[in-house]
Amino acid sequence: MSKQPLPTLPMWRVDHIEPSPEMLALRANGPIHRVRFPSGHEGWWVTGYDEAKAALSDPAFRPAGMPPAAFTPDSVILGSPGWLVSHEGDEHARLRTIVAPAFSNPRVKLLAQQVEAIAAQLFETLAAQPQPADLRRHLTFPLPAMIISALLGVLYEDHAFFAGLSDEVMTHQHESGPRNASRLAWEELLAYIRSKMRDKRQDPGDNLLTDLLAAVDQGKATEEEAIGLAAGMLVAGHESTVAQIEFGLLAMFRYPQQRERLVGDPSLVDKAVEEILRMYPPGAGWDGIMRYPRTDVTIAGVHIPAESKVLIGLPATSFDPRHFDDPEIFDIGRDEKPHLAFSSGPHYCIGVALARLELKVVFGSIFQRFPALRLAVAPEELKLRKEIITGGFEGFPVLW
Ligand code: HEM
Repeated sequence: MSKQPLPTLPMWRVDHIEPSPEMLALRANGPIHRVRFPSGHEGWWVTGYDEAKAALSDPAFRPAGMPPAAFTPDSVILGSPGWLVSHEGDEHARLRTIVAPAFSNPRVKLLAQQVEAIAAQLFETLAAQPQPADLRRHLTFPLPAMIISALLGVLYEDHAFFAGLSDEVMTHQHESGPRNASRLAWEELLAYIRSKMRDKRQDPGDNLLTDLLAAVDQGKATEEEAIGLAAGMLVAGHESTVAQIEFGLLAMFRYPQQRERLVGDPSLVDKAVEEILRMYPPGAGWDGIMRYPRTDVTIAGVHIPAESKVLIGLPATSFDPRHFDDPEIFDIGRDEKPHLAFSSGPHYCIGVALARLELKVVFGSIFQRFPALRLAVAPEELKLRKEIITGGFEGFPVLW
């Protein structure tokens, strides 16, 4: 009897952002599936909401940056000392506590005016451009990059330098190709942060690099950990949000009735942002976050041996009808139920308040400022950044 070939990841979204029909069909078959990963390894893919949430909080699983010796993570950042997903337990808590205050709800609330002012300034610069203009260049990239640069205490003017390195670091590495370019980029980013952190001895100020320097001086982190933590923040702090703004805008262009609803009732913005995160999370060819059980575990009755690859399918869980009603419908007024776009458990996204703030500022004001905002090309002409884990587009030409 011939064996059925295993479903293979990635399951690319269609029309850039819409859920893959293969993924939807497989998900409908149950909450966990045996699959083949892009690395060629076999393992499991968890697509059920409850099952994914439970696994994310289960200490039996090691995080994405702590693979067993047989595997290599999908990007060079995973596994680097200091990057939070490379640590677990007390060590993870120790490092996370150093940076958590800067991203807490009250601290992020204080940034609201600054984010609004930066967005307003970027809108005016865009308005002064000849049409069509590239929204990536004028808004989606600079907004998150300016904010994270200010928080860290590095100059936004350095972004041309660190953006290229960050792209290289976030390139899919499915254990197949050479990693040298990614590794070198990560080393260069670490060297950049090291020199900026040194500058803070002379010119401290109120920023994360100064906090990290203090943590090193107080023995709470090694210098290597502090540098890894800061470099990771720089990468994580803008890559996902840039892509999320672009994917959300494309969704709004594709569903004009939803856009009109938002324009007609701006109080819907909070729900709209959650719906964008649920249905169109960042990621190109990205099917979830990896976990590695240290012991044998059972998920939905399926036995999984220790040291296997288990991909927690965050995007797929958004289509679980046991959790969301009519999950395949994009509805910005949907009764909010928590989604897993920011993960769950100890590695829950630390930048969640900041990301939400940036998304709310953009989606709460862009269609008011540019009522006729539209793509200047057919959507299929947009070039998806397929090789970058977080996705987004090469450019986002618009008219207004
Ligand atoms: C729409 C934007 C964003 C999305 C969808 C997102 C998503 C995620 C997800 C899914 C994880 C979990 C990784 C895992 O469990 O293995 C995560 C972790 C993380 N995110 Fe975000 N993120 C976003 C924005 C940000 C921002 C603005 C920052 C700012 C610094 C940030 C910093 C981090 C960090 C440091 C972690 C690791 C936390 C830990 O391991 O304790 N993210 N993010």
